[in-house]
Amino acid sequence: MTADNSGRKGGGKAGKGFGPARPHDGPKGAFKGGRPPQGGRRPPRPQGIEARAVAVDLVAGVQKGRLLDALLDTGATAERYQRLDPRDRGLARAIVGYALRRHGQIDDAVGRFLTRPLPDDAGTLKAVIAVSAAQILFMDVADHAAVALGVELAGGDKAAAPFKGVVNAVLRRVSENKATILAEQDAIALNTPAWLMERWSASFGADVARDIAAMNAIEPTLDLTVKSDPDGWAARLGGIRLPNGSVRLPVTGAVEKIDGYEEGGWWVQDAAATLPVHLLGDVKGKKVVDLCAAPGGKTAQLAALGADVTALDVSFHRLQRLERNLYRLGLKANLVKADATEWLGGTFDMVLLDAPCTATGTLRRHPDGAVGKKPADVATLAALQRRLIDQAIRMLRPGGLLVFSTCSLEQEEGPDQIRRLRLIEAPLDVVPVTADELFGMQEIVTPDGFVRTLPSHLKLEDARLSGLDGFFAARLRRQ
Ligand SMILES: C[S@@+](CC[C@H](N)C(=O)[O-])C[C@H]1O[C@@H](n2cnc3c(N)ncnc32)[C@H](O)[C@@H]1O
Repeated sequence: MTADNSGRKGGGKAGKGFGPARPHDGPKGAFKGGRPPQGGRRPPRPQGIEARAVAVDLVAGVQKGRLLDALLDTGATAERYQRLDPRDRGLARAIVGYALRRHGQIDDAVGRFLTRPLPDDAGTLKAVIAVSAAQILFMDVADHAAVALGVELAGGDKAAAPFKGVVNAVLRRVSENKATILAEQDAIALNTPAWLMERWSASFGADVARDIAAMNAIEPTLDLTVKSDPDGWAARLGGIRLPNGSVRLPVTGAVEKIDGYEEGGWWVQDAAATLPVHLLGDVKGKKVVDLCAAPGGKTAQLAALGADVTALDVSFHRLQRLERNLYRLGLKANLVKADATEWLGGTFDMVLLDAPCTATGTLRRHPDGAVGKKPADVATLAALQRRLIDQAIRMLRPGGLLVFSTCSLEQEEGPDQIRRLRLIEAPLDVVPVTADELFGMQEIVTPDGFVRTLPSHLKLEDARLSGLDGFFAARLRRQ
């Protein structure tokens, strides 16, 4: 059975449970249609509504093409998010995580009960439904509360309010049928955009592609890069030491609360993201430019290893974040705000180009990417990477090293870039990477001597602690 979603009062001809929200349908005060009671005072907002309202704004922002990190960084929603108490902030984060990570399953579940697609011009309607369905399908939240709060949120948005009946009807149907729906769904196929699945199958084979997609469905744990003594930090924080020296913690959420944050003993960085700096070898006393540096994970590595680092980024706002991060860590770098496709600020022993990319290797950490990315982004970013590499070559002294890396799984943003350098006879030679210098991690070194990590790599006994972000890295020497 499907719900009429024309926005007509009462949801049209739908059957039982498809009518408009009724006062007795949810928590006290949830279904008053936003009308103040006699005496002019509004009823108290239902418990937990603010966390859901923030989650709706975040998901709606992502649906409009914004990046989740950017939405959480500045602006009205970020401020609202910060004002939540820590428990509600955790709840909002978890809801958004499920709504984005499982967006395909949610769309499929909801679509089963709609007579036609939801309109695009109904304000936050789609986000309200996604956020509510995420709770019903995947979270330990009472279904009736998720439905009631969803209807309340739709009612609070003028453009979505005419669809309150649809929200109520669809969410109830999803709740009633959730066991069947989940049993029938191919979660991997639904949550991974088909164009990405096709690309990954072509590059890595169908089984590996499914494995990558399966890893993307799981919220990853936290990796820390420590300034020193990884074993000591692993013991102190209850984590495990990974082969590269990262400390992996079985937690997610607010990092400021973790021991050692204030003293600046560590920073958050996926283990795979540390590898490009390792490829530079001994950087102590070397003049190194980190060309796309913010928020500074790799700059911090270079500075901690004693390099004379210039950290450059085109974004002033992101560079400010890098500055704050270095300050907390007690590390130093020369900061430059500039466009690296144009900047020429000297000659360096080493250039690290951790280029902007589609970031399809980090969907498990940034599930908004699976919602917002388009095939055309690959070509656009690959073109920018080409210009950045060409400029990076001009900054290198003869014999100097360039490490080019991206957190993309796409060929155009990895090996194809190096192939092009050979074709144009760029004055660079590949210096192949060996597993020995990468802590014996053979599975991440390609036959061509590049680094290729996948979310499905680093399988550990404890499945929750497994996985790596997908990175490509190549090392080249200036002739
Ligand atoms: C993948 S992130 C870098 C992550 C960083 N290397 C780290 O380890 O924390 C890419 C960065 O490139 C910057 N960027 C994009 N285009 C740029 C350009 N033309 N010149 C310099 N930086 C640029 C972005 O602002 C962003 O901070």
